[in-house]
Amino acid sequence: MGGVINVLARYARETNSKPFISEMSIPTFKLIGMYIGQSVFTFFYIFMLSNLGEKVAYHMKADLFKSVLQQDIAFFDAQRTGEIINRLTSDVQDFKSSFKQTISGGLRAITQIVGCSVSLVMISPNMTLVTLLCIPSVIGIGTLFGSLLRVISRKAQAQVEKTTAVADEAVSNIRTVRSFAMEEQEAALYIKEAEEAMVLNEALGFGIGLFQAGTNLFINGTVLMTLYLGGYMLSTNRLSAGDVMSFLMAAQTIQRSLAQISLLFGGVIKGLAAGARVFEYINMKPSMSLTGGKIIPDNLLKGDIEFKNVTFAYPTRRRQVILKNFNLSIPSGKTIAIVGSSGNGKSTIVALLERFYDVNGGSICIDGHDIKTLDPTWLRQNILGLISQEPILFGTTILENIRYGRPEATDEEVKYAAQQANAHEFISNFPKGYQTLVGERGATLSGGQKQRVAIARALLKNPRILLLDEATSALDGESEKIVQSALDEARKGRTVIVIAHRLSTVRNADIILVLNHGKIVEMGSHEQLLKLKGYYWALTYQQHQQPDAA
Ligand SMILES: Nc1ncnc2c1ncn2[C@@H]1O[C@H](COP(=O)(O)OP(=O)(O)OP(=O)(O)O)[C@@H](O)[C@H]1O
Repeated sequence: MGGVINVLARYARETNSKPFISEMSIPTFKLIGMYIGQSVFTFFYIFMLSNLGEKVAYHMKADLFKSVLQQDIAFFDAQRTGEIINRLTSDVQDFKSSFKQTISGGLRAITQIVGCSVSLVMISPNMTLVTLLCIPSVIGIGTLFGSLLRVISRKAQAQVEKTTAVADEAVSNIRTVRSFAMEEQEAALYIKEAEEAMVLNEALGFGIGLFQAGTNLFINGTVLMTLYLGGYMLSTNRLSAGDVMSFLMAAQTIQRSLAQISLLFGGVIKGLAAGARVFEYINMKPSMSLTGGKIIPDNLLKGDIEFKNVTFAYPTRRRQVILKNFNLSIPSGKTIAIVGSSGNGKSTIVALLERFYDVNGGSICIDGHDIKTLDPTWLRQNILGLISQEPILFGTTILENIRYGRPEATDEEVKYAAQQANAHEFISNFPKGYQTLVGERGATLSGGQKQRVAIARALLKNPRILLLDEATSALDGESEKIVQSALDEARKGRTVIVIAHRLSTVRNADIILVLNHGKIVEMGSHEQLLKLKGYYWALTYQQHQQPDAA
């Protein structure tokens, strides 16, 4: 801008303030046009590049998030949340920055190198050959060095991911951290991981610095060589002084462009490693797709469940077989309770029915159809209603949380589901009623209230099969009674699987089965099982000894 003002001031002085416009020559108009043109082009160039970068990042984020949500549950068993979030945030950001830098800086530098190389060849092909000899070597060494640095960069980014995961866990579990007074230890753990990330990033910086220094050495050597050769050709009259000057100018531009490319190198390395990590998840194919398969027509749907010779081990622990040749038949409309000591595979049965995992052997059928042949989305959205011990709510209003069960439900349907879940009354007592915000994971509601919202959410989809996995075990006696009566109401007309530790909550079940090491060891009604004086009787006896648990 200062330059423009100076030129205009000088022009005004030189023209002695004569009538300005009429005196302006055509070259002056061209000059002004170029100034304005340059600004306009700069604007478009920055705007378009920024737009392109944002679009690339947006598509990457969208594809990555969609792909993550479609992964098997086993993927989430193995991965920490913080690590996944890191790929969505830092890695996409690193890729975007590097992409923009590479396009803006790289394009300019390459154009300059190509343009100036053409000038060099035109001035002196021999000298050009010597001058540009360094380029293939720089590219060769750069490629070698680059692959080495990419490995370090990948390690550094994985370490940053680990650091984020530690922070994420500590912050999202802050109540547990506080109640165990573990702030210092958590901070120390974070600092240790962050330090490792710092060391790896420092090593990366060292490598990039080394590469740039080496490149500069090469490039500067080339300039010296050009000077020497130029002087020699001038003295032997093979080139004119003007040609030597032009050659030097062009060679210097190439040198600056190469230096610019070597500066970009570090960013490109980081961007490539980040991009590889993002695409690793985008290209990951889940073993079970979310959609596709049969849908049982409403009029044929009954809700019979059958486990036939099911064998299963969790993908993350292949050697621990949880169910082996497991058989179970539940007629539609019946309530079956599964009891047994902890770790026996009760929740696994529910997880398999939800198709969170596929069985390794045998099959699970609903109304005679293997669930592997049914559309998983239809199955989860319409047939199964799962209520688990720890109801997880989203940080939005009660209305939206219940509507999560069926997004197209009307406000009236939401209210009706809340009434069925014994939740309408407490919701109506909140000053904002159904519009009350529940806080992150429902933190501002009591355990019993959260559970009733979760029940309403499950009932809203009017599922044919209800899965109650310790649905009342986290509640105190009073809340349990209210929730239990809501569940008793919800059971009507549905096939229900109840998993419970407190045997008092399963007495009314049509069939109770006792699971031991993944095998059914007893089966019958409450009275029948008590008479057997076996496992069930022993469990009941144990609970009578612990009045709290009964
Ligand atoms: N996602 C998982 N990945 C690997 N192993 C798992 C997973 N979930 C459970 N397990 C293991 O499978 C076994 C059965 O677990 P499951 O949760 O089905 O038991 P449970 O009878 O419901 O126990 P509880 O009554 O304590 O809830 C346990 O040994 C458990 O450690």
